[in-house]
Amino acid sequence: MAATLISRLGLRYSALETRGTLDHGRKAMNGTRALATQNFHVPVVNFGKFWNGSPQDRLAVSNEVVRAFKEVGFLYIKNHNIDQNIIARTFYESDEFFKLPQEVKDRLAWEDPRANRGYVKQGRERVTQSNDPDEIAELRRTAPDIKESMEIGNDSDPVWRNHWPSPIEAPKFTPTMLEFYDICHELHMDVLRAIALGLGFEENYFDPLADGKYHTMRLLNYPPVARELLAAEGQARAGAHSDYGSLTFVFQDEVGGLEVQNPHTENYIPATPIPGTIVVNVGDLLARWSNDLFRSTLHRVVSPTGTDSTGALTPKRQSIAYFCNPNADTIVECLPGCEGDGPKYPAVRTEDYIVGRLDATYN
Ligand SMILES: O=C(O)CCC(=O)C(=O)O
Ligand SMILES: [Fe+2]
Repeated sequence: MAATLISRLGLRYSALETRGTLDHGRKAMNGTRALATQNFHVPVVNFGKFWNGSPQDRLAVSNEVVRAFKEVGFLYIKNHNIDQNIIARTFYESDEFFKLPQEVKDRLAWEDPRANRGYVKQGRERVTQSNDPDEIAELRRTAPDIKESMEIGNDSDPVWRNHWPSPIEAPKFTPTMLEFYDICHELHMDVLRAIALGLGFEENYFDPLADGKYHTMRLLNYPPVARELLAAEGQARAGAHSDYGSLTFVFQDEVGGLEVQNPHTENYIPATPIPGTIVVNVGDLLARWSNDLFRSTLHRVVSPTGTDSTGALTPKRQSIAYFCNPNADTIVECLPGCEGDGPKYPAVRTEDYIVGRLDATYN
């Protein structure tokens, strides 16, 4: 199964780039650009040799990671070292949570961008590239994201508390999520180490800048929805957006629907679920840190196109998006060696940047 999917991903994706919307017209291309266009795909990076390979092997993996982030902004990580049973258990507990009565979930509601914790009911968030409050409000009204989510932050934060359901309502939810939160934090440290090596830094360059668990784990539930509704202009399970932080880990079930924009054509290609892998993408803050050497690529969640794509309703879809960040206090400014023609962005403190983006999205 996995092998079939991987070999399918090895196909030239240009043939699959059929889902771009009208406003995403194909642009003229030539030479290297045509090459970049035709070969644009989300690569699978085998992280196995990063864990226990020779220094040369580790550098080779690191170079692959850096190359993928420069060219695509997305990769699938294979041999990520996270136990599949733990992932399955976390998905199970997430599903159980979303099955709780609406009034129980509403009691845990997300309230404040500085906290960024709690339950976000359908229609509350509309992810978009816009930062115009009126435009976002209008999008939320006319084409809301068709999803609900639960945001979980560092449980040891001295100020902000997570919004946990009671152990009677959801007996295993809290310990399961806490375990997964920490596991993903460790993976983030390791991918940052690969980035450091791939950029020619000392391996632990980012460690003191990102060891504070300033991350948000988002459980996502996309309910079944009429395909006709999803086909409407501008409507999606999650609208086109980039993420805000350093890296995002996307764990997805088998349903599919996540799509990644090819920046050369502005068309979208599917990030088809590959069993045993995690989708990893660069967020705006890491792109900014690298002075846009890395891409923070637009993506969205649309109607799945797999085998079960004929019914009037799409199947429900579950995913977990783990949004990683540098430490709240880390000042993000052009990394050494990434200057090019000069830094494009002023320095920014991580928490100020993230809270500013969340504030524009929700309020
Ligand atoms: O559900 C997914 O596959 C991706 C979700 C996503 O991109 C997000 O929440 O930022
Ligand atoms: Fe995203």
